[in-house]
Order: sequence, then C-alpha cells, then structure tokens
Amino acid sequence: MTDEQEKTPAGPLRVGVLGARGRMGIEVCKAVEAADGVELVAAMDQGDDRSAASNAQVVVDFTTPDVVMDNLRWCIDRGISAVVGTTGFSEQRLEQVREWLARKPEVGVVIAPNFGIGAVLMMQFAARAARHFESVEIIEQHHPAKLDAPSGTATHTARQIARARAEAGLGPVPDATKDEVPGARGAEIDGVRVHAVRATGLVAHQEVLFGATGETLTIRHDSYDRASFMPGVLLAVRAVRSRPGLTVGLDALLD
Ligand SMILES: NC(=O)C1=CN([C@@H]2O[C@H](COP(=O)(O)OP(=O)(O)OC[C@H]3O[C@@H](n4cnc5c(N)ncnc54)[C@H](O)[C@@H]3O)[C@@H](O)[C@H]2O)C=CC1
Ligand SMILES: O=C(O)C1=N[C@H](C(=O)O)C[C@H](O)C1
Repeated sequence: MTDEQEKTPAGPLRVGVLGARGRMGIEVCKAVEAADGVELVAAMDQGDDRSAASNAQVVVDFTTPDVVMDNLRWCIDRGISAVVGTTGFSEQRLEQVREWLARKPEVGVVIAPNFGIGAVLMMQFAARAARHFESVEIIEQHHPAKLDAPSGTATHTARQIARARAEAGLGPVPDATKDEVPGARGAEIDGVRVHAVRATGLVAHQEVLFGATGETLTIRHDSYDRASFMPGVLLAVRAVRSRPGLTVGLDALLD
C-alpha cells in the first residue's frame, strides 16, 4: 500500500480473498461484494499471482492447511491484516504467527476455527458445561470433500473442554472399553474423544455429548449453508485492523 492510499480518508475497506474459487472463497467474495463499506479488490486462487492482493487492507484466507502459513507470512510482511478460516492451526503455528506479528505491531490477524455465530456459542456453552459432567464426547459431521479430520471446530472444542475440566479438577473421562478395532473409539484430543463423520448431504455439524449419573446433555450446532459463516467473516473483516496482534476465535469480537 502506498503512503498516498494510507492517507486517503474513509473509502471502502479494501478486501482481498485467497482461495476465492473454493467453496468458502466463492461465498466470501459474494458476501464482500454485497456488504456496505467493503470492496473486493482481489479474488485469488491457486496459481494466481498473489501480488494482485497487495493493495488490500484486509486479506481473507480460506485455502488449505499446507499453504495458509505462507499466505499469512506474505500478508504480515506487507502490513496487511488477515482474517483466516483455514484449519490446521496447532499451538506451534499460532506461536509462529505471534512471532511474525511482533515485528509488525500495527497488523491484526483473526484466526477462527468456525465463523458461524451459532457454532461459536455452541463452543462457549460446551466449555461452560464441561466442569459439570464426568463424561464428554464430540461428534463432528461434514461433507465428504472436507480434506481434514477431525475438524478445526472439534479440535478447538476439545481443547476448551479439556482446559475447563482441568481448571475444575476433573480427572480423565471414565472409559473401560478395550478398543477391539483401532479407531472404534475415535481420536483423542487432550483426553476428549472426537468422532468424525463424512457423508454426502452434510455441510458442517457438531454435537457435544455430556454425561453424568442419570442424565445426558447434548449441545448441537448445524450449518446447512455456507452463508451461515458470512456474518462472522464480515464482523472479523471490519474489526481486524483495530485489533493489532493475534486474535484466536470470534469470542472477543462478539462480546
Ligand atoms: N473457519 C470457518 O468458519 C470455516 C473454515 N473452513 C475451512 O476453510 C478451508 C477451505 O474450505 P473449503 O472452501 O471448503 O475448501 P476448498 O477446497 O473448496 O477451497 C480451498 C481453495 O483454496 C485454493 N488454494 C489452494 N492453494 C492456494 C493458494 N496457495 N493460494 C490461493 N488459493 C489456494 C484451492 O484451489 C481451493 O479453491 C478448510 O481448511 C476448511 O476446513 C471451511 C468452512 C468454514
Ligand atoms: O471444511 C469445512 O467445511 C469446515 N471447516 C471448519 C472446521 O474444520 O471446523 C469449520 C466448519 O466446520 C466447516
């Protein structure tokens, strides 16, 4: 961005999209084009020259876990803030992003495992319920073209539940089952079992099942259409430049 552009007052916020021909990218481009106060200045996908997005003030990334770190570095180096929905963010990756941002204190990055407002609330409710139940399992369900399992949302939920259980002094989830077939009891994330279902017709769904003596509690969220993620994406796009540093999840933006 030139000094002249930075000084120009109050034009629409210039937004670039990486992964623009993907399922989410197509929806984000439509949402940005339809929204007030924002302007789509670059819609880039694999093989395109990323430098066409240099003029953006905010880049939205819905690509793949293997390219997202390179994209983020590219944005941060250029002083471009970023809103990231791509999955695959381990604690090490988040730490790496914080390191890059330390050299660019004016840049903001929001990384959210799920931009659905209902999904954010589902994760919050699950974290709140966690300390009251000795048993918990997560069942995530997605469309069969999804590349990763378990989902970023399920991983994030499991970590939040594990943290809440530890703070409450709960021990391991009780389970005497012998795994006769490997995988029958799902994956384990921070001590929480996660089951990943893939089926045609699904979009993005998650259940968190809690159990205590004589009762269960099921907290469920369903995204039936990718439009469900757009209010959260636009919220982050509008907020990210006023939140320097790294923000993980949408929670702080909803408060
Ligand atoms: N945080 C959230 O709310 C949501 C996150 N996701 C995540 O977003 C990611 C994308 O999901 P989908 O759109 O369903 O996948 P998709 O496979 O439909 O789209 C990914 C796109 O990225 C493109 N791409 C690959 N490398 C690229 C590069 N170097 N530069 C630019 N574009 C590149 C691909 O060509 C493809 O068009 C996944 O990690 C998914 O889990 C999906 C839905 C919601
Ligand atoms: O790939 C998807 O579709 C989704 N990915 C995100 C995830 O992995 O949690 C968010 C949502 O579940 C849809």
